[in-house]
Amino acid sequence: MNARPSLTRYLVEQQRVHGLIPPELRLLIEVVARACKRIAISVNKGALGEVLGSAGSENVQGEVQKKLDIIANEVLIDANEWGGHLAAMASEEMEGIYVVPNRYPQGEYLLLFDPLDGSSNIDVNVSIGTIFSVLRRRNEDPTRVDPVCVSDFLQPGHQQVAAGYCIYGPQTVLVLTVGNGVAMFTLDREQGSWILTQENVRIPPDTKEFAINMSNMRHWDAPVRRYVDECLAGKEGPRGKDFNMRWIASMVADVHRILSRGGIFMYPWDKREPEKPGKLRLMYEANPMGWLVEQAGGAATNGRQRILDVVPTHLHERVSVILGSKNEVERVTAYHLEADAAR
Ligand SMILES: O=P(O)(O)OC[C@H]1O[C@](O)(COP(=O)(O)O)[C@@H](O)[C@@H]1O
Ligand SMILES: [Mg+2]
Ligand SMILES: [Mg+2]
Repeated sequence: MNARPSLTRYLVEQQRVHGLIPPELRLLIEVVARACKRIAISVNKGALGEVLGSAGSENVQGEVQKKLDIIANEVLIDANEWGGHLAAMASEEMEGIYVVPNRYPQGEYLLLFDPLDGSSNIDVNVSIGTIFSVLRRRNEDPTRVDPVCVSDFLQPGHQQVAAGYCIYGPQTVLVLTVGNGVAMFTLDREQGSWILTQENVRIPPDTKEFAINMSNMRHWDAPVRRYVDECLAGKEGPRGKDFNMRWIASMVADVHRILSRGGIFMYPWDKREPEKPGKLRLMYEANPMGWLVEQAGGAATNGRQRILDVVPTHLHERVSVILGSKNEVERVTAYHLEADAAR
């Protein structure tokens, strides 16, 4: 018998012992975890399952969809639509929201996901993932009967009730928060279950490792350049220490490294498309990752403001992202605020 608790037991404890989650939310998380297991099976099959390559279509963001983007999206919808816990879902891969059809029981939760994060890494066998976030439909008026709509989703990240990701890497690991720290569960393929392998995940406040796509350097704003220049100057520079750099191009994998050993991750606003606040999506990527990082003792800002306090105005809103080891994130944020003050 495995002495470590399973995801189910962990969730039951969060529900019964800590009173942190209602039973409906526990069951909803279990369904998402089951869907991730199915996605992991497709990912692992690779060329054998004919799941690699482009699907020949584009999503609402104008990005070419990979077959696995579509498969993962369908798996998440199929698994969740009849569970009875959800009112609607929203996905990076769908233009509008997916309201649970009324032939199925309705619930009060809203599920948001990036079904397949790191799509450019699918065909080269590098770690990819699924990111998810759960909100509750605000319903102050118990007599309200109007159908769920996009505005129900437009809540700031601090109102999330659960968030996590699953990384499909050398190990398949589900990382979760329900507001009581961060826990990691490794998929035991022989048993078919998620086993708790790390609890109370903590990100060290200082780091010597930064992650940013350096090819965009010429497009960055001055505060980001200043921070990275100082890192690159190493021992001889103002930071007085050498830094290391990593960029996997799967946010899931970069964040997983930061939760495992610290670091800072940046996908900042840049001059290529100045009207866009950033590349990453607020509600499918930045909010769930931001909450996980904060729950592990780190910080997450858009350079000026805590990400979890950004109030979305539309479903596919983008945001500049700086997250990870607290002291480094605070430094980059301070550089932005100093530059603003000097303007
Ligand atoms: O290729 P770039 O510009 O470095 O962007 C990499 C970033 O884009 C993303 O892949 C976006 O995610 P999707 O694959 O879900 O579109 C992030 O995971 C990653 O951090
Ligand atoms: Mg993504
Ligand atoms: Mg994606």
